[in-house]
Amino acid sequence: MPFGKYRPFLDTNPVDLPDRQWPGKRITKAPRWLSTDLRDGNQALIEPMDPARKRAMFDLLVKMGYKEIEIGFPAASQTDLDFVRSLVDNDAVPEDVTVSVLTQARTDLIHRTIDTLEGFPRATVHLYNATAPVFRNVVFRNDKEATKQLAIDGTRDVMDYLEKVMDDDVIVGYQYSPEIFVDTELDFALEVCEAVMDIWQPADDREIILNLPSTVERATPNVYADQIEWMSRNLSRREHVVLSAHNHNDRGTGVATSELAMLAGADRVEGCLFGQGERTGNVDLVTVGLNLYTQGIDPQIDFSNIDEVQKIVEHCTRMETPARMPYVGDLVYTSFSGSHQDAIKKGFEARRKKIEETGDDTWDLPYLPIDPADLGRTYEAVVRVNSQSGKGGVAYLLSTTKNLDLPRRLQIELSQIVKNHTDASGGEVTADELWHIFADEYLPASEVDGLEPWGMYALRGTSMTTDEDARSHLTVTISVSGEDREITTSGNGPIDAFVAAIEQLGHRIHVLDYAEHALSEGRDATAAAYVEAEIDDQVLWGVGIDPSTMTASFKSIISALNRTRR
Ligand SMILES: CC(=O)SCCNC(=O)CCNC(=O)[C@H](O)C(C)(C)COP(=O)(O)OP(=O)(O)OC[C@H]1O[C@@H](n2cnc3c(N)ncnc32)[C@H](O)[C@@H]1OP(=O)(O)O
Ligand SMILES: CC(C)C(=O)C(=O)O
Ligand SMILES: [Mg+2]
Repeated sequence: MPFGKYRPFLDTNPVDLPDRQWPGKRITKAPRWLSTDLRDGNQALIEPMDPARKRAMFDLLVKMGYKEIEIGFPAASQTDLDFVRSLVDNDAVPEDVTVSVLTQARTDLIHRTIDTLEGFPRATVHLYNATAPVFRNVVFRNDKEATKQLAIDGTRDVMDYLEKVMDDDVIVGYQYSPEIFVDTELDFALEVCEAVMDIWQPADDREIILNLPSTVERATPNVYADQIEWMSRNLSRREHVVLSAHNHNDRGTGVATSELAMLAGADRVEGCLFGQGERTGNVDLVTVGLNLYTQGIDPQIDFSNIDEVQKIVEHCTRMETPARMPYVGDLVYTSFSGSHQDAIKKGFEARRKKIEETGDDTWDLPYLPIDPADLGRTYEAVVRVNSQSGKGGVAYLLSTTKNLDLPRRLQIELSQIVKNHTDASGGEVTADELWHIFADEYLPASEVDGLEPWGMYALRGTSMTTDEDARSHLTVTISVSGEDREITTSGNGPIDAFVAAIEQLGHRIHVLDYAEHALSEGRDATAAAYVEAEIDDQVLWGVGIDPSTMTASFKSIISALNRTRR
């Protein structure tokens, strides 16, 4: 690996800012957002969006609440131009949405671009030229002066042509981007931006957007933050400047870079949904927005149906969303590992209790930085079971899908049984499969979804009376290897009487623990009973489910008894 051919970024692009202020700052409000899905995102797709897909993307962005949307590079192609015009022709742009169009600093392209804006309520002309040394030397073969002049001339072209052709009823703003700002000498980037402002003359009601792109991300996020703070401090007319961050994600730190930029003074963030864009993408607006949300800050964007957003974006871009994509990936609210599941289960219980007792719904759940329900996700996928899972996950699934509230030691016993399955199969156990494993193990006589009934013993019928001394007198019919036996016993209570019946079958049995609860409410309620018993020197659990609590408890003892012989 010939790492020696690379240079540390700071060797060539030092930032002199020893008294930087951004590390001590906090983000307290959402920035202005610009979605560039239809431009930067679209230009990086294997198959660029067709008009219908572009329209679906535009409508989605509007619905989510984005107020600034870059809709294309209309001078680049007839498709882009037609789409821009179709938005006007179909009255698709709400009054409070500003569309933005990108152009190079070339007179013919600027004119063609501005011509497309007729009829929009609000628009921004976005002009860029490359200012970084490698572009000056290799691509444009321009010196600094000529590079600056290109930006000046382009800005003047925009103003002159707007003056000439644009109706007063279109509110047109201006955005300038020095391309690969991060690679450009800071004092030169400042010089070009100042020269552009000298032409545009920002003032009250005449802002200028200065967009400083990390076109290619090449350093740690703190370096970009220093660059932004340096620009923010040194720009003149700062109160009329909207300082905008445009971050790509080459080092995988686009989100962090945008966030630190906000600390450092950026007023506005450009990016794409789920980080579409050239190479590793533009910064992901969903992650940046929801990161704010989880700090109690209103992102001003509606993420409440994240699955719908994902579906539309996937349709438009023909790109898949990775399963671990923050906030939206299939697995991002899922825990497989035992200790995580245990903590989440306890967390949900504690949360329910806290809300019931105090009404306080502050989110504080282990391993879940956000409530999936806020994004329209259900809790169903929060816990999934595989060989890494423990009792917590198994118990959570049975509780959420079947209302079964298993006692702790039963959870431990069942979890070992499930582990035997997952170790053998190597894969995940779905909630349905888990129910089958549970039912096959503990409810042998039940008619659960085609499971083969098994077990030497089965409860056929019971009849019980209680005398004036509160003693229970029980007549019970138990099938033993297919043959019914009627036994009559008595005890201090129904369970005691039933244990005595089991002893008549020749077993030693001692009940160690017992629990029961209703599975449902109302007249047709069902009960679940759990018994831990020592039977013929084995200690194990049994489970019974029945509309009658008493029968459920008898069935639980039969379940444990059968399990001793399996
Ligand atoms: C970082 C970004 O995302 S920037 C946006 C990039 N997106 C796109 O380029 C998509 C759309 N672009 C296009 O379709 C085409 O590039 C067009 C239609 C705009 C221009 O096409 P062409 O006229 O054929 O030029 P081409 O694409 O080869 O561009 C290179 C020329 O433009 C010049 N150029 C490049 N950028 C700029 C700029 N911002 N301002 C002025 N001139 C520029 C180059 O110096 C080069 O000039 P040269 O031919 O004299 O050497
Ligand atoms: C056109 C500019 C803003 C751009 O997309 C970039 O530099 O990444
Ligand atoms: Mg870009």
